Amino acid sequence: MKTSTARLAPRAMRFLRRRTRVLLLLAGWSLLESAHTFLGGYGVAKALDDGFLTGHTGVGLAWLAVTALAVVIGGLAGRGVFRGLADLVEPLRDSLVRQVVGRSLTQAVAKPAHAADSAVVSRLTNQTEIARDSFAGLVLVARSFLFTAAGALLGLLSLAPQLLLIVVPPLVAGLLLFLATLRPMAARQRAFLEADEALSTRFGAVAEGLRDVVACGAQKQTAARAYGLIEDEARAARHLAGWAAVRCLALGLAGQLPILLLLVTAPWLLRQGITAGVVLGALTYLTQSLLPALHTLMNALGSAGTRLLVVLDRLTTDSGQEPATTSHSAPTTTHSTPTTAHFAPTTTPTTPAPAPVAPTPPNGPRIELRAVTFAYGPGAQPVLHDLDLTVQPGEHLVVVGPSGIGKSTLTALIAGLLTPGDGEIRIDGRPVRAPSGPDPSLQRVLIPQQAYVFSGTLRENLLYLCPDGASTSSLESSSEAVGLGPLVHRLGGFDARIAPGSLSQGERQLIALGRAHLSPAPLLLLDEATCHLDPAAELRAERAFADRPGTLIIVAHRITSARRADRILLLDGTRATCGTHDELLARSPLYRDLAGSWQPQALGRG
Ligand SMILES: Nc1ncnc2c1ncn2[C@@H]1O[C@H](COP(=O)(O)OP(=O)(O)OP(=O)(O)O)[C@@H](O)[C@H]1O
Repeated sequence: MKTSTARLAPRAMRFLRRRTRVLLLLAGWSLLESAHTFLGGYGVAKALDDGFLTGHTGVGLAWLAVTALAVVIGGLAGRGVFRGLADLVEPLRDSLVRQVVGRSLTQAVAKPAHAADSAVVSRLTNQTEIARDSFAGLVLVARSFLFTAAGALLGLLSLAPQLLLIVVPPLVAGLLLFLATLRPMAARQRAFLEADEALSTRFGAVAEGLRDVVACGAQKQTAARAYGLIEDEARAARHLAGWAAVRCLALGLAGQLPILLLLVTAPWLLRQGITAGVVLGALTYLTQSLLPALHTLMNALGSAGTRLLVVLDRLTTDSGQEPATTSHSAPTTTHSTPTTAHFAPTTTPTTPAPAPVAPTPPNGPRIELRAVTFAYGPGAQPVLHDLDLTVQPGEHLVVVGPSGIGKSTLTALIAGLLTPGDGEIRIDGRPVRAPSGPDPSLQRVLIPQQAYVFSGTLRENLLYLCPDGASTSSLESSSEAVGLGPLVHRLGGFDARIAPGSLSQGERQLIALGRAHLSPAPLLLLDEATCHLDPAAELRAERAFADRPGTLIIVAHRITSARRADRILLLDGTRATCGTHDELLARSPLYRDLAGSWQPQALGRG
């Protein structure tokens, strides 16, 4: 906070110095506006002393009319204030927009791989608007406080100088206390924003990877880490609340103690020859002008001021370099239990493991489905009905069927994302969702059609499912095998940071395929995971998976996938048929239909 304040202060001074004329105009209007503050207490005192208390009701009413007129003039002056404010605030917004656009263009030219920084949109819209609004609010409030305080103190002085003795000491003490809270409060506010950002980053990553989290049985670890971040945010909020309480104390000291003192010392003041009208006038200054102005100032400086500082810090920090406030979200966390590391995109080990841990699963598990029935709701038609299926260890099974027949449902059941209504699914003899079974993340990986890639380095993305990490040579060979090499090169190597929004669907699928290929899980489920690749790229990726030891279940996107499989499972409503490509062609009219409609896309036999 210290650094950003120190960095921003000279820029702010330069900005204001270049606008002296606007500032003077603003001060002029404010002075006129503050006349009503002065007349507010003075008019009331005069109305009482020279009018109502001496029986001159007309004089009293005339003074009140003067006070009311001052309010109207103050209102008109307010129009001038707002015009001056626009001349001050709009150039700030323009200058921020220019800076953000200039920097992101420079960055786009210098580092094409990082060109699509989606945060730029937020900086150009939301954040510049927050900066503009907060700045406008601060100028309004600070100006209003200064001129109100000046008007009220001048009024008190002209009513009776002794009044200043009662009002000024607590006012100054309260303001000093308030100023002393600003820096720690800003630091707490920043800590709170950071904790909040860390939590939303985490939730974003979890939401994107929810399917894998459940498939890997990592709910507990994921929840535990989220609870940790929630606790951090709650702690930051408690600290912030502590400082807010100190700020209340400052407000009480500066704004409310003078009122109390005035009331307590009223008998003494009256004995000094001060009239009741003057006491009432002083009370009017304190309750109608000073206290509200203080209240607004403290609230605005405490919230809008900190917000402005934080947003300006982000807007004026190079977008290529993470602002200090978000550095915590970099993937630097380490874990004592390696088995949990791969569940979180932000925590995958970034340094290569000393020894290559190439995916060398055994032959793969045996999958058995016995009389499996599944429906999406109690009254819904079952998607799968009484399905029996055995997939042998190391077998390469392709699932085909018309759209909406239940292929994804089947993979989700095998992955343990869904539970059958009837029947059971066993992997190597164990129920899929056995609570005390081996770590599911080490057993199976499901790659869905919508591949997810998170903000981080390519290495972190690829190692997401490798609890023990992997060497660079393993990364290279898996990337080469699935056809990811050119993309790795284009992005600038495994340690290049990637912005998911800048990748095409096919590129994301390639990264997800590389991640699955590197994983040590002996069972892979690819649910149309190559649908955004062209036939040649799909062929290459499928060959890589066919060469990888383990059991492989692929929901086919093209007929070529089916032709390459050991065996094909054809889902047809509530029936299911298994066989080789030629057997199904001979036996199943539906398969012939499917093969016919797929044929134009096929490249021929893999
Ligand atoms: N979450 C869900 N809630 C209710 N019904 C669902 C849900 N998910 C899928 N379905 C329905 O279940 C049936 C099977 O869907 P599924 O996605 O498994 O089919 P699919 O063969 O994979 O389809 P596609 O080839 O189009 O991806 C469809 O009728 C689908 O509308």
